[in-house]
Amino acid sequence: MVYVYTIASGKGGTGKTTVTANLGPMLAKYGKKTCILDADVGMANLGLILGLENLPVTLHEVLGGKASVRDAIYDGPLGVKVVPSGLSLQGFQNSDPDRLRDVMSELVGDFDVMLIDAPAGISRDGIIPLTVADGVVLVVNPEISSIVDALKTKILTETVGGHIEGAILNRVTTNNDEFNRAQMEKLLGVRILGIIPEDPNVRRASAGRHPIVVKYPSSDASRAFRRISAGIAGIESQDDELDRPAREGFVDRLARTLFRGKR
Ligand SMILES: Nc1ncnc2c1ncn2[C@@H]1O[C@H](COP(=O)(O)OP(=O)(O)OP(=O)(O)O)[C@@H](O)[C@H]1O
Repeated sequence: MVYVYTIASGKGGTGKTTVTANLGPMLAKYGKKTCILDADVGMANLGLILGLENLPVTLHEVLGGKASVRDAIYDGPLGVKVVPSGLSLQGFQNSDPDRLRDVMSELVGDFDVMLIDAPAGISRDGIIPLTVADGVVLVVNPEISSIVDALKTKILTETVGGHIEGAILNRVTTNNDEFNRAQMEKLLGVRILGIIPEDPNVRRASAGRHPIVVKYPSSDASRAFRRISAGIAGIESQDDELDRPAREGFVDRLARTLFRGKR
């Protein structure tokens, strides 16, 4: 039985594509039949960072009713299957986001896990991926705007009948020592599935059209991606936790401001 995760955030640029492009290959390596799908049809770059370019058929043609999704599935790293979106504005304009439901029902029998890279924001093409998922994973950066947007996305997901699986904290630096897992769980009201450090190798790997777990497997971010993937795959991780020390401060103050009188 397939389990569909939608990787979402609210705010743009938090690392949804990076998370999708790294968890997907690792889940495949850990024995799960995995497909990753770029539903960010307006600003697609999943294919780009996986080295899949100039493709004859993409999700654009599928959502435009011109092709079957089976013709838009490509081989990615470590055995993951990839359904990229195209880069053209025309293709985006011709895409009907409602067709995503049909795409999903066509693929459910073929995979154990599907990861959908969702667009930022609350447009129609952003909301549908929240409704087709079994679980939505929020990708959050340790900064106020990202946390607030993640909370909005959580509320939106629940409003449309979706389920929040948890959150991944991305781009955590040693300067974020005012933040820790327990405080973030309390603030967001969701389980933290993992913490990924700020790591310059992420960008370096993407520039070379590879996920970091393939290009720099011993980097800190790769260890974090393996831990999270192992958790999802239900296997024991060989990688250490990259958590940060607990300290009272900014997150508690923010929680008080956001939930004044409600907690
Ligand atoms: N852990 C990290 N360390 C360093 N850089 C990172 C990390 N995660 C993501 N980045 C960089 O941040 C930028 C945005 O990441 P990404 O494209 O994955 O975000 P996104 O949420 O998918 O963006 P969009 O909303 O535009 O689709 C990229 O340049 C990526 O290389």
